[in-house]
Order: sequence, then C-alpha cells, then structure tokens
Amino acid sequence: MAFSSDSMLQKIFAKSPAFDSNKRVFGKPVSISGGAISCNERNLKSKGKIAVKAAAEADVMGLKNHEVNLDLGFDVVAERELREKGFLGMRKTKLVCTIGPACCSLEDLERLAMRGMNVARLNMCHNTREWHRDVIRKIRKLNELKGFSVSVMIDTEGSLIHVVDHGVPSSLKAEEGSVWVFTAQKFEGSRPFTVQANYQAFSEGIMVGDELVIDGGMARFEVVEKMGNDLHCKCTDPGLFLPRAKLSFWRDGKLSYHGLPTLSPKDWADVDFGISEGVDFIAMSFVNDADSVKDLKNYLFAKTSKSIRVLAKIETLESLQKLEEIVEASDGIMVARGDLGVEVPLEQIPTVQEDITRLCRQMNKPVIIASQLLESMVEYPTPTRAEVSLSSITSNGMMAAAFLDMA
Ligand SMILES: Nc1ncnc2c1ncn2[C@@H]1O[C@H](COP(=O)(O)OP(=O)(O)OP(=O)(O)O)[C@@H](O)[C@H]1O
Ligand SMILES: CC(=O)C(=O)O
Repeated sequence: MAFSSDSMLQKIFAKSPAFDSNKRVFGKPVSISGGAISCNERNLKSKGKIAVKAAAEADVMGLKNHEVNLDLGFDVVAERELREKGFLGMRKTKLVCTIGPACCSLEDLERLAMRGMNVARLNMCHNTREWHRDVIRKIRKLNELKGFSVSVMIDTEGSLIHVVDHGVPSSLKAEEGSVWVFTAQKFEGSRPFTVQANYQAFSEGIMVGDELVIDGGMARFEVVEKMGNDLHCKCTDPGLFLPRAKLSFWRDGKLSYHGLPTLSPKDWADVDFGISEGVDFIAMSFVNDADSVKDLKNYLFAKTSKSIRVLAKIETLESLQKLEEIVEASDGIMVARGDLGVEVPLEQIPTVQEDITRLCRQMNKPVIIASQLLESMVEYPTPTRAEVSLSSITSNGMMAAAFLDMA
C-alpha cells in the first residue's frame, strides 16, 4: 500500500478542529498530507534531570567483532550476541540511551552496555563539548577494553525557541489571569512574572491576540500587548514552565513560523566536533526538508572519510508534509515524539508514529521511536503496566526502534 503523507496529515487535521488543512501552515499551503526496553538499573537514577533513552534500529555500521568471555549476567546468549555483533545482532529492537551526568561514569556506561545499549546518544543541547568528549572517549575505551560495540550518536540542538534555562531547578507556576512579560533581554537569575526567551527575534511577526503555548499545552497565554520586542501575555490556561520550556505561537489554529535554519551556527560547530570525535550518527533536530539533510550529508562527505549516518528527526508539521523526501534523503528517521507533540495533537501521535514507521519500512530505512516510553521510571524503579504494554506493542510492531527516558 502506497504511503501518502497527505492522507496522514489530513487525518490529523480532520480530527483536530483547531487545524484547517486548507489554510497555510508555516506560510505554505498545507496540502498535507498526511522496542521497548526496561532499564531497571536503580543506580543510574539521578537526583537531577538526566535522560536515558533507548531506541532500536535495524541498520548497522562499522562494528567491531570481539571474542570475549566474561561473566555474562542476565542472558548469556543475548549478551554474547550483543558483544559480538552490536548493531548487527539478531535482536530487532535496538536500544539508544541518552547519556547524562547520572550515568556517565565508565562503570555506568558498562552497566548500560551489559544491559543492551546499542547506541549512546549525546544531546548537544546540554553540557559542554568537553563533557561530551569525555563520554565519547569512555565509550571507545569500553569498546576497546571490554569488547562492546556501542555506537555514538550526537543529537543537534536545532533552532528552537525556548525559555532560557536559568539553572533554577524548580519550575514556575503560571496562574490563570496572571500577566507575564516574555522578553529576549538577557538577565541573570529570575525576575517575577518575567520569562527570558533564547532567541532575539522570538516575537517578530507576533501580534496581539495570538496564542502562546508552553511545551505543547503545559500552559497557554494570550498576547495582550507588544512593547518593542517584549510580549505581555495573559495566562488563559494555568500550568508550569519547566526549565527550557518550548514556546510556540498560534494564530487561527495555525502555528507561526520563525524561519530559523535547521542547523544553527552552534549546530555546525557541534557537527565539526562530531567529525573530530569520529561519531557514528548525527541526529538532526527540526528537519523541515530534504535539502537540509542533503547539505549535512554533503558536508560530512567532504570533511571525513568515515561514514557518519544522518538521522532526520521528525518533530514538526512541516517535516510531515515532506516526509517521503526526507526519508529518502536520510539514513534513518527518529520520531521525536516530545517535540512532535508540541505541533501535532497528542491523540494523533500514535497514528503519525505508525504511518512514519510504515513509510520507513517501505523505504527500507531504520526508524527510532523516541521519548517517554517508560517515563514513570524517572521517579520509580519499575514502569507502569500501561508503559510496559505500550512498549511491548511498539517493539513488536513494525518499527525498528524505541526510546526510553530516565531522568
Ligand atoms: N548531557 C547532559 N547533561 C546534563 N543534563 C542532561 C544531559 N543530557 C540530558 N540531560 C537532562 O535530561 C533531560 C532529558 O534529556 P533529553 O535529551 O531526553 O531531552 P530534552 O533536553 O528534554 O529534549 P530533546 O530530546 O527534545 O532535545 C534534559 O532535559 C536534561 O535535564
Ligand atoms: C528526542 C526528541 O528530540 C524529542 O522527542 O523531541
């Protein structure tokens, strides 16, 4: 059955009265279109926010083949294969783990590898390049000394409007009717009822009456006044601002587009860093068309003889419109459900995920299903029954990958 991105997006819009598929999204006509893992390693839990994500993948590359004979813990056959074949192993659902400060020691990484991590993901949004370099080198050392075949993926930050992380761990509560100032002016610490955005031109084109949505619906505001570049916004739906909460603006049920490039200057510097560290994958955030993927692939081709695979992250409506060409241009796809859920109504995520997976299968490209698979394990040592069921359905389905967060 042929895939139609038109039909997928039509389905989304049909069920979401806020959307009008005949209107324009991002200034363009919306022709639209339309593995699970358990991570019971309690020691890896962090006091702060740390992520461990797990994903599965069908493709492979450049893996080592070590003869090892260690004490193989939980499942001798599974682990032997993991060591010997890494990404090429028979287990169809592979695991990608996001490494943060709570699980970055050599011992933590070894435990993750022993329990099935195929790929270590480093989210370049966080921490310093020195920190990432240190983790990459530890993984290489582990592969070398212990015979694992863990690959390394860096994930670009991408151009995104979000709240500046002041380093304050707690979230802020916005009460209904309260008026907040959203500004790009830089200031240290926090100011009452003031939120700092990361992008200087964040309010360009925004008008009084537009809706500001925090993290895809965590809280909502109406723009009541624009003063210079600052926006005064009244809370219409109370909720929390988490550190680095994402900001999106809507008018008449349509998302306003800021025209930010897929790869920012910082992302290009991170790509160079990835090249110099010989990473295996680059996951590209906020891909909106095939050209950005091709540009990155051409750049990599010109800069390194190593085959670094480019995975396009599907997390915007625009990327859904051009899904087929993006899948064609990429070495694999990540369904980034966290950010996708900001633009696509949550109830549509399962269908979108399934459609993307089917298309990837048809086009013989690996697909990673990312985010919140076992989210309750951020706080608790065991997942909920619902999470286990959904993870199982996901990994037994057609997709090649699943993704787990542990914060
Ligand atoms: N290298 C790191 N250093 C410090 N904290 C990290 C690191 N990687 C992840 N984290 C923490 O774990 C949380 C989850 O990270 P994760 O990469 O899953 O997603 P994210 O930052 O919320 O967004 P996205 O996946 O959309 O880029 C982050 O918000 C951050 O607090
Ligand atoms: C992984 C990621 O970027 C997301 O789910 O948004």
